[in-house]
Amino acid sequence: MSSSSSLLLQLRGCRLELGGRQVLAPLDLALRRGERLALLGSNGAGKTSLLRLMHGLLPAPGRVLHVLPELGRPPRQAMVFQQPFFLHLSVRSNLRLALALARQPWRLHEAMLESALRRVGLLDQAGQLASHLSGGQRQRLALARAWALRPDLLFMDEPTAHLDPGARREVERLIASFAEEGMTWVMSTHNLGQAKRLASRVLYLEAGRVLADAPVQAFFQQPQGRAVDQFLKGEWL
Ligand SMILES: Nc1ncnc2c1ncn2[C@@H]1O[C@H](COP(=O)(O)OP(=O)(O)OP(=O)(O)O)[C@@H](O)[C@H]1O
Repeated sequence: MSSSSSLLLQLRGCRLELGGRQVLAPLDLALRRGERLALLGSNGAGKTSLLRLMHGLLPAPGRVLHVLPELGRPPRQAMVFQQPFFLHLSVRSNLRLALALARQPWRLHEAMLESALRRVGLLDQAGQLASHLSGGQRQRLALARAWALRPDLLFMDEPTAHLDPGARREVERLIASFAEEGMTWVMSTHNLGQAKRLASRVLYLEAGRVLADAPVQAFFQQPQGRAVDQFLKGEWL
């Protein structure tokens, strides 16, 4: 098997119950290196829960992170949340804190945060309060915070929700360029165009069940069953 198809993460019969009710029905999923997986589904379908479970933030017996043969270690992971949290500190201090929490050697912090800010086009804002950034800049800072740790596997929960078209395009460009660098990602989105533009594979959830899991072209061009077809036509009730 080539390194581009190395297995990174597997869910084997993973299910999730929260507050006494089933949020995710038992599911099997294999994620390979280089995949760009979009999670689609209506509100409450379970996309965020699945992302959190895949990232290891929710208990999931059956979740297996594979050692990458070429690296000799499991993939490094990071997650970008829909509404990223920053302290009332400068952009630079927020990043430095993230590096410290991730136990990065302090002598590398300055170089790491500078390259991360440059990577997302925020170097000029390094001294600004994070709370003074625009929505698009905050999302780019969240991506910088993740990218600084050089994750092999990045989880993103609706990273462009609430952004205007210009800011969305900038964030999309970054996400596309991360993939070109070899990063594997999983992203939830309500934006079908975004899934078409960025993803290589689409997984459709409804009420905690996977109803479709297909390469992006097949997902949008071939029938995927009545529920998915209705969702794609905007007729889902
Ligand atoms: N901590 C919790 N306790 C109980 N139920 C929860 C909890 N977190 C999520 N849920 C429920 O799990 C279901 C899936 O929620 P989830 O946020 O994963 O959906 P989603 O597809 O990401 O929705 P959206 O598109 O609105 O973000 C919902 O019915 C939600 O109410």
